[in-house]
Amino acid sequence: MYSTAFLDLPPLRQASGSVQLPGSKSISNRVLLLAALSEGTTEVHDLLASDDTRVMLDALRALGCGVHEAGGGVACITGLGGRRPASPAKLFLGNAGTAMRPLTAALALLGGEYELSGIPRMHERPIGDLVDALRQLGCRIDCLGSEGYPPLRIDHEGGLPPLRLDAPIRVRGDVSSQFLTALLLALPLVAQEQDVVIEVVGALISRPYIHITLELLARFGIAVRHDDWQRFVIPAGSQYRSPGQIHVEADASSASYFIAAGAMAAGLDGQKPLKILGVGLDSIQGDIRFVEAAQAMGARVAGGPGWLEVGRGAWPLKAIDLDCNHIPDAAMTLAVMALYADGVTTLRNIASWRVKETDRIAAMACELRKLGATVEEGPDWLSVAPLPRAADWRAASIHTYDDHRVAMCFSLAAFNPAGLPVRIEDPRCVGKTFPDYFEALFAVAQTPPERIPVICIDGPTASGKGTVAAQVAQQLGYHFLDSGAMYRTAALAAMRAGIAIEAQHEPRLAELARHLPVRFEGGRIWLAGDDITDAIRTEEAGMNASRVSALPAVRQALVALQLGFRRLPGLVADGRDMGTVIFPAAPLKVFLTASAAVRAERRHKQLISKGISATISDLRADLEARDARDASRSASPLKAAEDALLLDNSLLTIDEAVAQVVAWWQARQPF
Ligand SMILES: Nc1ncnc2c1ncn2[C@@H]1O[C@H](COP(=O)(O)OP(=O)(O)O)[C@@H](O)[C@H]1O
Ligand SMILES: Nc1ccn([C@@H]2O[C@H](COP(=O)(O)OP(=O)(O)O)[C@@H](O)[C@H]2O)c(=O)n1
Repeated sequence: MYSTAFLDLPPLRQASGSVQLPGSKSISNRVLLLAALSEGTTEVHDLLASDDTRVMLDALRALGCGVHEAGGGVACITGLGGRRPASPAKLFLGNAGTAMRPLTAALALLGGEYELSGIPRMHERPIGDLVDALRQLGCRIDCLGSEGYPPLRIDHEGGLPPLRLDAPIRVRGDVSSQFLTALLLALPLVAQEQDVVIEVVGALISRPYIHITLELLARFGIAVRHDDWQRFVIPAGSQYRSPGQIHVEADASSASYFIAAGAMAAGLDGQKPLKILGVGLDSIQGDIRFVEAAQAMGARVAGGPGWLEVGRGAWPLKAIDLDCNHIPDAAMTLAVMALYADGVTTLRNIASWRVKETDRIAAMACELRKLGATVEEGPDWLSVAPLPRAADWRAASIHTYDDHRVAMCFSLAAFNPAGLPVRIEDPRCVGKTFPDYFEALFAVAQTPPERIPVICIDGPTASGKGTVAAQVAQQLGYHFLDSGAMYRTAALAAMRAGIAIEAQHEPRLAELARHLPVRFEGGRIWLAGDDITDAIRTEEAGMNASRVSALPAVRQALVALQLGFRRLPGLVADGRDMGTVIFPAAPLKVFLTASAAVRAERRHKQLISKGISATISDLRADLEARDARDASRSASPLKAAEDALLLDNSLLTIDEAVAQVVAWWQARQPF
């Protein structure tokens, strides 16, 4: 997951390969609650690991359920099975509507004393209709802030009050179907002696989500009947029965971004279409019908159980005018696809967007306009005019409103024909449903290497290149290439193979370097099966690296390995010749220096802190010798590229040096 302040997506051109989607949030949290209400242990597979499931798991733990996270997306939940939950309890539910609503209903029907709260946005999301329905039954629930909004307090300290179950429970269905879902999930708790009937007031929106709820209730032994989605009957004698094991389907809404990417950029130039795994045409989720909308816009889609394949069909995409009531979440993706269409696209019946993580109609309109689009909005509709010519597009910094779907659907603007990057602010918000969304996108999206930004930081030894480069990479979410580590590794491999580092052995050393079995993984460096991270950091290894790096054939042998680090979304490369030889067209080159005295002192501190003894005068002599060799060698000598910016950081702190490089980078961005 990217936890950077923003993530710049370079312009993307194609999509291919396959992507495995994470489990559905709606299904994950429903399954967790049902397992928590059942007797016995339920093994939940393919559970989504996200902010919303995290708060649900924490809440279940606090309520006294057994929660064992076995790793690999498996959680074992031992349910209450008729026991009273731990009380009193305070539950923090973040911004997870799928936890707040059903837990409110279940706890109101179980007795005890609870406070349920969330982040500030959760306290702006209405829950009054559910609270009213529960109050009708006789439950005592207070809104602690504004009436009709969380935080809530359930006050059944003295036990559950007598419930009025004879009359049908009436709940509005036209604001959010989550209220009805909450009641359907919880009311079997009290459907013992008699049937419990729920009547929906007003037209039911997001019916597909109710379909998921009913399917999952059936998996847990509760057979709800309904008359045309307006009247639901939970039969007397209902009892939650754990299915033992249950698999969570991948999120069909998450599939929409890849279906869109496929429709826009897959199957081109004879390439195969984009394959999407984890959800297929047999899905129980309503958002799978996004496939039909994408097809209407021109996508070529094939699929089967648990898989889809998508490629570009019509291009430009075809504009549509669609009632989106059946695909409320995935429909946001259509709003961005509309930028690539042949006319104005109108999305209707999307009033529920206004009460989601943010006011999504307003948010989408505002951010689409930043890209250059002409957008109109109404209380429950949005219409988007396309950007047919490259010149119509603008580079934009997309505000994401702590809304995962805004972040994910705007990533699709990176396929723009103008070759403009797109900045996604607060990319971490995708953690709600798809923590590794951007990683998944980068694994299937392609772009010519020259479009992937590289920041080069070259300079003499101990100037702080590695330290600064690694931190710049971290701030921008970019990959990091420590090219010196490659020379150090090549030198170590030579020593281990018994090859002296001398010009006469140049062909053998180059051969060794060309096939170096080196892996960079999670901050560690492996040579074949050996962790050499520390072994290559000694001063001796540095000297040997300097010697082996003077051999032109060795340098040549390591070029391909270094170029391979230029991957989406970008790279920060540190070394001696990053800007002069390896990435000569890099958009930012920095030559980082510090005086020899300062560098010797820094290296001394660094070695002492690692428990390696050294004297400053020896170190200074060594580094000056290394500087001299690096600067005077014929192959790629150490020198600043002509277009490099010079940064002498003798008097700067690390943070100041990093801030300067990031500021230079930002100044060159179009946002
Ligand atoms: N601006 C700075 N001020 C103080 N110390 C620094 C600064 N930059 C780097 N250092 C320290 O100097 C040491 C050498 O830095 P390093 O990144 O290993 O250099 P290089 O990669 O150029 O050889 C590290 O211990 C680092 O923490
Ligand atoms: N791009 C690069 C990186 C390192 N090198 C060589 O590899 C040696 C070790 O690199 P490094 O960056 O790990 O070394 P330090 O700067 O940490 O001493 C340097 O002394 C250089 O001679 C190079 O020639 N070209």
